[in-house]
Amino acid sequence: MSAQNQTRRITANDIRARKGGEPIVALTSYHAHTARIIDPFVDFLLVGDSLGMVMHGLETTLPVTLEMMILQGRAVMRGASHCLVVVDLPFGSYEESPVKAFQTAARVLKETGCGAVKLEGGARMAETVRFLVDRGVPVMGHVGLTPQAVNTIGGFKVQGRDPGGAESILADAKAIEEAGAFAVVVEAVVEPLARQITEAIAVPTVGIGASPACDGQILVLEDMLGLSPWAPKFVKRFGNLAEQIEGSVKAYVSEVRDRTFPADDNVYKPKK
Ligand SMILES: Nc1nc(=O)c2c([nH]1)NC[C@@H]1CN(c3ccc(C(=O)N[C@@H](CCC(=O)O)C(=O)O)cc3)CN21
Ligand SMILES: CC(C)C(=O)C(=O)O
Ligand SMILES: [Mg+2]
Repeated sequence: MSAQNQTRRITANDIRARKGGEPIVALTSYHAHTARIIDPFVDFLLVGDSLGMVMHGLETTLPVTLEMMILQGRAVMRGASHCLVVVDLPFGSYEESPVKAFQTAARVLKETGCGAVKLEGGARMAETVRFLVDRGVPVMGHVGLTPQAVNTIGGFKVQGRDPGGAESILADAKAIEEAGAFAVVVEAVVEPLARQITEAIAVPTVGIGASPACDGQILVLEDMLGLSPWAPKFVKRFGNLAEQIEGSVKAYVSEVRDRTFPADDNVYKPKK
């Protein structure tokens, strides 16, 4: 990190300045070694609360704790030296008041060393976003499908299909931008709404299932690698890691069973 020849890490302000330019590219990351592999190629890494579903097999993100987020945030920071690292504030750790949100965000910044936090919600969270930004916490917003509200939404459903819904999501994005967010994740909304939001706000929109009209894109790493057993409809699988893992495991099992592994190269020999 301190080596002179290393370029400085991307900041929240750098991301903000990318509005309307070359698309911002982001992936989720929960893990040091995969963070190290993807860090040189993307602009930011999100330690998403989706880790509850991806790493722990939970059905929603609601049970995810602040301790889980901090532990994986620290792991990702050890692997990443180039990207901005953004950590999701988990359900129940910030909604009740701006003060509570600041206490949570301060722990995340202190204990992980990450450069920004993300929280879900629009107009109702604007006061909190302002409170955090005024106190030195860069905040990424998240509107549209907000998975922490799965129980009030009634499922992981596309948002903004009806005009009333679209209008309120647009108002949410504007409120978060005006409150000082440096970027806004727009999740699972119809293309015209994603375009409208992107044109209406002065900070970048980062889409997930929200069309190419956004200023950038993010996906869950394990989904795009083809490791997740299921993925939302908007995911494109750029790899098939599940098949590769299965192939490697079958080869290992077969070599252990026929005693071709461990071979000479894999065995300690006594000193001559
Ligand atoms: N692995 C993973 N990938 C994600 O993208 C992701 C998570 N987990 N967990 C948190 C949220 C939840 N997300 C989701 C989850 C499911 C759908 C989904 O299955 N949607 C249906 C449409 C359902 C409907 O409209 O009724 C789809 O077919 O895409 C969408 C987003 C996105 N996030
Ligand atoms: C899908 C992204 C935007 C997220 O919030 C997460 O991974 O938790
Ligand atoms: Mg999340």
